[in-house]
Amino acid sequence: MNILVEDTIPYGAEYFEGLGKITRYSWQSLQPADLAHTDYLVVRSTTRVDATLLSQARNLKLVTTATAGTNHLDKAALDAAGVPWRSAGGCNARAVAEYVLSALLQADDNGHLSLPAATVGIVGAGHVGSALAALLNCLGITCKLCDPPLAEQGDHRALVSLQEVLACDVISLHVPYTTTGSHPTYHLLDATALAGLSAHQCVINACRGEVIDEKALLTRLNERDAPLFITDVFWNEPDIDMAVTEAAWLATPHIAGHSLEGKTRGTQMVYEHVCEGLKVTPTRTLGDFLTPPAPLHLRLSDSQAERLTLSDLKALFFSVYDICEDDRHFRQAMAESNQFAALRKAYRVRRECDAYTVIAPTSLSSGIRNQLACLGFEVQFT
Ligand SMILES: NC(=O)c1ccc[n+]([C@@H]2O[C@H](COP(=O)([O-])OP(=O)(O)OC[C@H]3O[C@@H](n4cnc5c(N)ncnc54)[C@H](O)[C@@H]3O)[C@@H](O)[C@H]2O)c1
Ligand SMILES: O=C(O)[C@H](O)[C@H](O)COP(=O)(O)O
Repeated sequence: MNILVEDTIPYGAEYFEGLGKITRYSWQSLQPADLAHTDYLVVRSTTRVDATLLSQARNLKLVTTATAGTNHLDKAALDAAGVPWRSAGGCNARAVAEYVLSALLQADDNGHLSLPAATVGIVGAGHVGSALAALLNCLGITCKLCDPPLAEQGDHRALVSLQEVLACDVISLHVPYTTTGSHPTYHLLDATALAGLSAHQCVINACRGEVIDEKALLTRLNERDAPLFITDVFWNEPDIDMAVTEAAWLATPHIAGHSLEGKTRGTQMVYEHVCEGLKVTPTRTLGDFLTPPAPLHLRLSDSQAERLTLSDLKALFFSVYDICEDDRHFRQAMAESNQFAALRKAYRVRRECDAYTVIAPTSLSSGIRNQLACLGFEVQFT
């Protein structure tokens, strides 16, 4: 079996070893001829799989992507070639949720909003939207979820309209990029929607750049009463318009989902897809590759309080993930070299809350203990 695995896939060689002849390819180099004898193709979102790439594939049994998004897969071309495809939905949901929480905590810290009083509107209540709502619920932050496709399928949650979400203090976008179907997301936030927002609101885009009309966004962000804008994604990546970064309060190079756990879960899922195709029982797990990071020592202003104070929460959470570090590095690196794709490939190691053990004083209240557990931390006492 010939298995072609993109070199951006962490532990790709280790996971697939023994399943066949494994070839790692650079996302920039894949050519139609490379697929002539390939049985399984394993990609991430930087490899576009279209009719041209598939034109010489004779034996291809599956294309699987270690990402949640699938807009880099031309489904019509895959269907026409009779090649099934799969994706790793949910692998990085927690990473994106932590990215958004870090953004919100920073917005509060910098006086842009009062997080405890804010209502967060979440567009797209799938893996990421649900993980974000769960994280915010741990902190008692009010959320509203909008997801017309799920509403039509009878989702049991109280889903609201896009109009209702657009009236929230924060609007966080977590939809796939689609241009067809009953609820296409291309330019979901268009000039009209953007015009309706005020300077007291904050828009976060950690899904796909194409979901916002970027031209209209740039005009709106340069107006006096513009909403605060935080973005991880851009139209036309990797050739992005740096004017968007300049107009955004925080900007990062499409790394919201790039925690070590998020990316490795993606590898785990594509490995399982290939095993299923080969009718082989998967034997490898995340624990074979990931070791726990050094524990965090919890310093609290009041360990007996029933809930973490906002400043204690910020200190703890920023030691796990501080979006401002990524924003600073992105702006500096783009000014020096303008290498968006290379910057993403070389992204630092970032861990999720549930990788960490928190060392806490024995006097810790049960309320804070529960809150830490809800955030995903393992708690140990000194
Ligand atoms: N920045 C990153 O690193 C990063 C990481 C993960 C995912 N993403 C992006 O976020 C998207 C969502 O990820 P996910 O794992 O939650 O996917 P998902 O498929 O689990 O959830 C997406 C949800 O959006 C809903 N939706 C579709 N069209 C909609 C519309 N017009 N209005 C409101 N809701 C709509 C769907 O019904 C679904 O429930 C991905 O497709 C990907 O493009 C980005
Ligand atoms: O769709 C996803 O899962 C994310 O956007 C993911 O972070 C994309 O990562 P990439 O494959 O571009 O490294």
